[in-house]
Amino acid sequence: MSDKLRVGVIGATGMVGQRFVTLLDNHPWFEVVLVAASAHSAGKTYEAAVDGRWKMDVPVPEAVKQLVLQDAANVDDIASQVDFVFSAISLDKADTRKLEEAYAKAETPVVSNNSAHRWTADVPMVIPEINPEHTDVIKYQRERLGTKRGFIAVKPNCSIQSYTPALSAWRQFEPYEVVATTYQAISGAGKTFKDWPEMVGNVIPFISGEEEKSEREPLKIWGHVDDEQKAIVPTDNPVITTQCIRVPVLYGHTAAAFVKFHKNPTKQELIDALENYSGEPQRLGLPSAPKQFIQYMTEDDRPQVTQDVNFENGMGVSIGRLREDKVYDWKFVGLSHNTARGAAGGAVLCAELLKAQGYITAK
Ligand SMILES: NC(=O)C1=CN([C@@H]2O[C@H](COP(=O)(O)OP(=O)(O)OC[C@H]3O[C@@H](n4cnc5c(N)ncnc54)[C@H](OP(=O)(O)O)[C@@H]3O)[C@@H](O)[C@H]2O)C=CC1
Ligand SMILES: N[C@@H](CC(=O)OP(=O)(O)O)C(=O)O
Repeated sequence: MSDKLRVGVIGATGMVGQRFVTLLDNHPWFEVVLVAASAHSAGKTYEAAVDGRWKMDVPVPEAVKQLVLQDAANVDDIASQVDFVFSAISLDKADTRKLEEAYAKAETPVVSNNSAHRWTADVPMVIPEINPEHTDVIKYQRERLGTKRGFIAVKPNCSIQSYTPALSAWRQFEPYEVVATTYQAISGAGKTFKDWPEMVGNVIPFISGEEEKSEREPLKIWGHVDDEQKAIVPTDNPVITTQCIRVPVLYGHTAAAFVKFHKNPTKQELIDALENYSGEPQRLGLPSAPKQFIQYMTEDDRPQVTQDVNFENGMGVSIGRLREDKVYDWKFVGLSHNTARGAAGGAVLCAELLKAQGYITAK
């Protein structure tokens, strides 16, 4: 029998769910033993349910083809078959919060892509290289939920991952004001060009709720666990303002950002800070960790989506065009893979961290 942890993927048929089952194929620590989605898909084999809507560029993994989809609402039944679940469901926020909490209360840890619990004060929102210590708050969440092993952890929004890693590497220089415009791929909306032909040759200057998330979520990531409040308290700086724009790209969110710093870093200091930035995933050698979290590209026309989005299997972030600015101190361009680092890959890395820290174990 395999000694891997038994994993359920909830929302397995969607864009992010498909990325999960693909990334978890032959994972050294985790094995997908169960897939679940809406009642509408329940009872079909995974292969049949994704027929005609498989969006990955590799085939459906053999190991999941014949798994029969469960109805995600059957929480106790599913919880009895797995050690933890990844959540990639698309439901309204209140229902998502309820469902994810039901799994946690059924003593089944949930690592979620969904934004529903990102602002629950005792739920850690983790980019493993940046704030691995936020998982300390899980003890308070378990106290509130009355669980021994169940809890919820989330990964943040995909677009922030094109500029937040650089700003994290530069925290020592005290950035205090940031302007970022993001150019976001259509897969962020769960779509391909086949599903969304209106996006061919088009730009849409609105993504519902995205600017609020892009401005707020980094502040929770840079916050701290407060033992009196039993919660994560966000920081209030730097102030971030954003515009989020949908562009005709399949995978890869790009950001053009401007930053003011209290300290006056040189260009070389900023580049060194990017290239030397690494964290727990690299120290622990987690299976999905990129060796180089952030690469700095010196060519004037990089990073480019078609050439750079898959840097470190889509788990690394590419930064370029760092230069002084007339109004702000420095400006730069960042690129990250929105469904790898920005969604399923980020959640898998988070689960690896949680296992290494002892929060996710075999039942
Ligand atoms: N796409 C991306 O890049 C990113 C997405 N996210 C978030 O991840 C989540 C999934 O996104 P995405 O994969 O794009 O969405 P999709 O619309 O492609 O997939 C949604 C999934 O949710 C399932 N689902 C729908 N209704 C229910 C229900 N009532 N009960 C159980 N399961 C249900 C669907 O199952 P069925 O097939 O049966 O309908 C499907 O598996 C969303 O919360 C999204 O905001 C986060 C970061 C990035
Ligand atoms: N809204 C993002 C994807 C997404 O689902 O974000 P979130 O995880 O914050 O809901 C996009 O369309 O590119």
